[in-house]
Amino acid sequence: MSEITSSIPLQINPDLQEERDKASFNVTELTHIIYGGIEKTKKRKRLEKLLFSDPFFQEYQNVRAFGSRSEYYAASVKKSTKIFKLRRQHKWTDEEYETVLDICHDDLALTLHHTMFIPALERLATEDQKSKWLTLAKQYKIIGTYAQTELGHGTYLQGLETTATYDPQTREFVMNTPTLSAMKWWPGSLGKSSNHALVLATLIISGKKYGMHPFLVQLRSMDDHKVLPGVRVGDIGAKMGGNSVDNGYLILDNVRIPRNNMLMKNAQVSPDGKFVTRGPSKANYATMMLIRVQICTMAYQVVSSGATIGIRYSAVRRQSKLDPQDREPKILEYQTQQYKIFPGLAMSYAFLFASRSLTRKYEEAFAEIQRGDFKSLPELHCLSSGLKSFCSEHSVRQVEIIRQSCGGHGYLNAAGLGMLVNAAAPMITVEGENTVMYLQLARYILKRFAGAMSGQQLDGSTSYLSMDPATYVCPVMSETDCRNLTALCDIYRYRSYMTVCRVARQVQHDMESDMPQHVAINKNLVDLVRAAKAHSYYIVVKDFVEGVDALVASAPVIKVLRTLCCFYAAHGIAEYSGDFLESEAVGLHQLKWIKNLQVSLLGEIRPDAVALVDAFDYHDITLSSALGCYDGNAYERLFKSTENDPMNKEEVHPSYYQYLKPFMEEMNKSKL
Ligand SMILES: CCCCCCCCCC/C=C\CCCCCCCC(=O)SCCNC(=O)CCNC(=O)[C@H](O)C(C)(C)COP(=O)(O)OP(=O)(O)OC[C@H]1O[C@@H](n2cnc3c(N)ncnc32)[C@H](O)[C@@H]1OP(=O)(O)O
Ligand SMILES: Cc1cc2nc3c(=O)[nH]c(=O)nc-3n(C[C@H](O)[C@H](O)[C@H](O)COP(=O)(O)OP(=O)(O)OC[C@H]3O[C@@H](n4cnc5c(N)ncnc54)[C@H](O)[C@@H]3O)c2cc1C
Repeated sequence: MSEITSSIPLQINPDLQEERDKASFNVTELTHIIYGGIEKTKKRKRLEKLLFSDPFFQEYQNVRAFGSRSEYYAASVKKSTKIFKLRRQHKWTDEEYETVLDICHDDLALTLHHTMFIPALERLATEDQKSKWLTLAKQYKIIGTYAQTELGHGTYLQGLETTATYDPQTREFVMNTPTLSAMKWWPGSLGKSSNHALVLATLIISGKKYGMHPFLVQLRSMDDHKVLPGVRVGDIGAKMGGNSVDNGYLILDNVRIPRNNMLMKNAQVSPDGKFVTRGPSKANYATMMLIRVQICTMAYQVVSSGATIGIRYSAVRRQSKLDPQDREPKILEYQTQQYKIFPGLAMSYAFLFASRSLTRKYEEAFAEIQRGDFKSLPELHCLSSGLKSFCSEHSVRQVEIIRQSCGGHGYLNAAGLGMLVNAAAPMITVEGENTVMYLQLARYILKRFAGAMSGQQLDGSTSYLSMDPATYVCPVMSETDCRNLTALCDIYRYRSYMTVCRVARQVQHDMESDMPQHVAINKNLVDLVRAAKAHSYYIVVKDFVEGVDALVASAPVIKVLRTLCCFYAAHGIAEYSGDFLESEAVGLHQLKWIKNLQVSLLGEIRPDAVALVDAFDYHDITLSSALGCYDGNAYERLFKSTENDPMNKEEVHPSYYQYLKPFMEEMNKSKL
């Protein structure tokens, strides 16, 4: 009788325990740093316990893995409503609620209600409008979404075709979708969940267009959720990932809404049809900026959960031989495996510090904006556009590398990595497609560079553009200098300066050769994106270095973070060595030293790798991975996961009777 069972051992896999025993630092201390202090860690743990003591959350994993699209959506609606009810029951603060959403991560069907609808009302509505709709939205008496993108246009907001025409007779706006390409297409939670939508439409008064403005439109009856007259709405179909969310389409046919349903914080239409604006023309773009900032934090969560799965699995998976006399090693021993996974580990900490710094800047600027001071808006728009693109691009790419590093098992849904990659992939597209957002940053950098050239003193993230490049000497003079974080940061800064300088001069040269500006820009788009990427890389390295320098922590924690920071910076230089050489930020000698350092740091990180991912402290249900579970019993959990597979429900699958049996009978009867 076989002894193979699918029960999960109670003890931690000894291979993983061995890793934990040899950590050089206190994991709990680092966890507190990551979550912002001991109280916050405790609170998060309490919330996790409360949520996950409900068996629904375990069952939900099965529906997610094996349910149909419709079942998954339904379970996710249930999950959303459960969380909403718990919020009310326990009177969670906004911060506690955000923590719960982090714990439950990406796949709430009603996600847009809290990620965009409520923040948009907060940013775009007047106080009066807030007291009505924000209150209703926060109490879930209305469920809404943010409907901006259309079938024909997502990026180019000036191209949006949905119209809101003011009718002064009735004091209403008439909402219309004039063409096929004008239909709203993509908004999350629109297809089936929302009864209201914040529709971004071109305002028209007396035949004149006044740009894009937000209008609150009721879509479904509050009694029976039936679609209201003049509204056509539905789901846009299955996607690569995120299938619990009903991204939808919306067609409006002469739908009339009261004048007061235009959110009028930034611009007003008076009853007699007069248009007045307040603040800069891009004030209505405020919600997008918030989400761009949040995407940087999501990118941290994505890459850190990927690294957790990859490293824990690599510490329990044994394969092949290193020492012919010894047993098969953990795959984590292979330098190539470390080379695949440790960049994701270092990136996690880099993005933690970068997203923290960006969030702080956003909060400061938002407070200023609330007071009517918009001076930090351009800098923040460009910083958030660049970092949103950089963090999403790098995290998604890195998690896919980690998935590959887990061999065959990484390809199973039960590994959690494929789902993570597919769920995270849209970060590259949403809230501004990455290339387009990099170009927003590039445009800003070019202007600032031109300012510096004409003697302006720059401040903020681009202040280094006023440096004198003639004074640059590569600060790495010896192999030991390579470990100097400030020196590494200077190298990034100079690479960025030179990349910006080169493209700025090229654009200027092209324009001076009588090329129209738009032709000159398009001819240099690739280099403009390169410049934006170089600048973003510099900012991330700088935030990491400054973040570690400012930490108040024990010596072992600081030491391990400095090692990671050094590896992150050295790895980037080695990976993009062509750019660093071309810009003469490093010479061949320095590059060789930095590459040596990059590889030797793999060995230094190795003993702490498991502890460094343990510090992220992800709950097993949040990670949703048989390979990355805290106890390291990956094989048992993989086998256990097959129990829930509907394919294994019957010993003989119905398709046998329907197709295979008759086919076999036919084959057996055949004379050929
Ligand atoms: C264990 C844990 C596991 C965790 C797993 C987590 C998994 C997470 C997965 C998450 C996946 C997905 C996330 C889900 C959330 C989805 C929400 C998505 C919602 C949306 O996508 S909403 C739609 C967003 N749409 C956009 O972003 C459109 C992008 N386009 C634009 O923003 C603009 O069109 C533009 C490209 C910026 C151009 O604007 P415009 O045409 O108006 O340009 P102009 O040339 O007239 O003006 C440019 C001028 O304006 C300045 N400017 C532009 N934008 C702003 C701004 N926001 N603020 C301030 N200033 C702005 C610009 O700088 C120019 O200034 P200048 O003239 O140069 O001085
Ligand atoms: C999962 C998901 C959820 C979403 N949720 C919402 C939502 O809730 N609400 C909402 O309103 N929208 C939502 N969207 C839409 C999303 O915001 C848009 O898809 C996004 O802004 C990109 O726009 P696009 O699709 O028009 O891309 P396009 O602009 O068509 O991009 C296609 C290509 O064209 C290039 N390109 C376009 N313009 C330029 C340019 N000026 N310069 C150089 N290259 C250019 C891009 O780089 C890209 O390579 C969602 C999308 C997804 C995938």
